[in-house]
Amino acid sequence: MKILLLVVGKTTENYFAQAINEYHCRLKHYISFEMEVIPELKNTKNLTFDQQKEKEADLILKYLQPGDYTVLLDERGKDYTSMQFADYIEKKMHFVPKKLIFIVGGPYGFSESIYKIANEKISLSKMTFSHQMIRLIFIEQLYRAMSILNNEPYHHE
Ligand SMILES: C[S@@+](CC[C@H](N)C(=O)[O-])C[C@H]1O[C@@H](n2cnc3c(N)ncnc32)[C@H](O)[C@@H]1O
Repeated sequence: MKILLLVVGKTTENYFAQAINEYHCRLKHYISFEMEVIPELKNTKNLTFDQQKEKEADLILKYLQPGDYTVLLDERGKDYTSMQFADYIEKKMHFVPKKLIFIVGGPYGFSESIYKIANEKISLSKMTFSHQMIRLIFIEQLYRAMSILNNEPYHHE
């Protein structure tokens, strides 16, 4: 199984990009993982938030193939402890044949059309993070999950 993190807009802050890169490199040791960046929308001044979300949805849908298992990162999704998330990833490894895709929404979240097609929603906290910051939090949790599954001394419980 491959894991893809789909995000809207390039990581603009260098300190996030560096940390994301660090965990990305560490993850390669354990699993096939990629982060794909959907280019940010241009000329959005005259668009409502809903119109922007719909346009982002059209771009997101282009990355999805039949058979992919899609999980939205969403503050209103199901929450897990790090141990439970490790267990979740292990189960998905047995159950998802090709690609497990986690999707981060744009600055205004997801459109209804994306909620409709997603298989599930996961929350990384009840609080809301920026669409730039959540990618780092997710990738660190994925690395933590892989270290738990491989009995590495990274997570202490
Ligand atoms: C700034 S938030 C969007 C906030 C809000 N839902 C809205 O509609 O304006 C941008 C994206 O970051 C991700 N995100 C932010 N906080 C999160 C959390 N606690 N758990 C999971 N994903 C989160 C989600 O993918 C969200 O769509």
